[in-house]
Amino acid sequence: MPQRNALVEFKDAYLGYGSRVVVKGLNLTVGEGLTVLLGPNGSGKTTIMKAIFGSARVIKGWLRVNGSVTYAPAEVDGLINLTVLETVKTARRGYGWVSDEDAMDALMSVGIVGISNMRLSELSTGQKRLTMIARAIASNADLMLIDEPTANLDPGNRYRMIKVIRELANKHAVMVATHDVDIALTANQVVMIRDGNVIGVGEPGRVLTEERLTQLYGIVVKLIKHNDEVHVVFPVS
Ligand SMILES: Nc1ncnc2c1ncn2[C@@H]1O[C@H](COP(=O)(O)OP(=O)(O)OP(=O)(O)O)[C@@H](O)[C@H]1O
Repeated sequence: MPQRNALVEFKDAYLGYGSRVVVKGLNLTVGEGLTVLLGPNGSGKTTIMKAIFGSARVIKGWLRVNGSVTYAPAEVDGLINLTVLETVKTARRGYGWVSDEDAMDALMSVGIVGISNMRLSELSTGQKRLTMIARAIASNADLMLIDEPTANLDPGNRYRMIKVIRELANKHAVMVATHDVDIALTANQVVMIRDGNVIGVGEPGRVLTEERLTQLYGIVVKLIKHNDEVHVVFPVS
């Protein structure tokens, strides 16, 4: 039975490329708030997002997408000669394009107004990532798919990015693929995926256990509580 307000529903979906199955038997409903895909390299996180915006195949089962979708990729390639402002303005906003004002607001929300006239080719990896997230914000889409938002960010920008994502998720549906367990701890829904199979889905307090994280990454993972906040540690010895 389809859920009300569901933006995305996968039902027993097998996802992949050509005839190659990458994600197997996925059952997932994405609504408002923050959904985090957590899993090792190559586990199928990006493939789930690509299926939603139509660049990976639903080989079996079904997928329903209800609303506008934007995608902030982990890597930028084709846009490299544009300035930051021009890049943000390549986003669609509803049936139109993004205005200068919307673009500047989006740049402000991720703290990069100061580099709006620089070309992407002149930016650091972290600055490029912030630009692509500003582009997603400017689109004001119903569902924002964001791939690895905190990779390559310094601790200050990483902290600000987690706050930006949390704030976005108060107004939109946001799906994030990440290796950053701290983002998963702030999610409304976490999907733990290993080798294309979901091994846990639900609220972080319920699914993010030391046992499951250890199973997910194949190393010992500990959760510690400090001032009522849970933190993840990967003990070296
Ligand atoms: N265009 C493609 N054609 C064929 N196989 C692909 C394609 N893109 C990705 N794959 C394969 O799908 C599998 C899952 O890749 P995916 O990018 O979804 O993983 P991920 O969980 O996002 O990984 P990471 O954390 O490293 O970004 C990998 O084995 C990869 O080789």
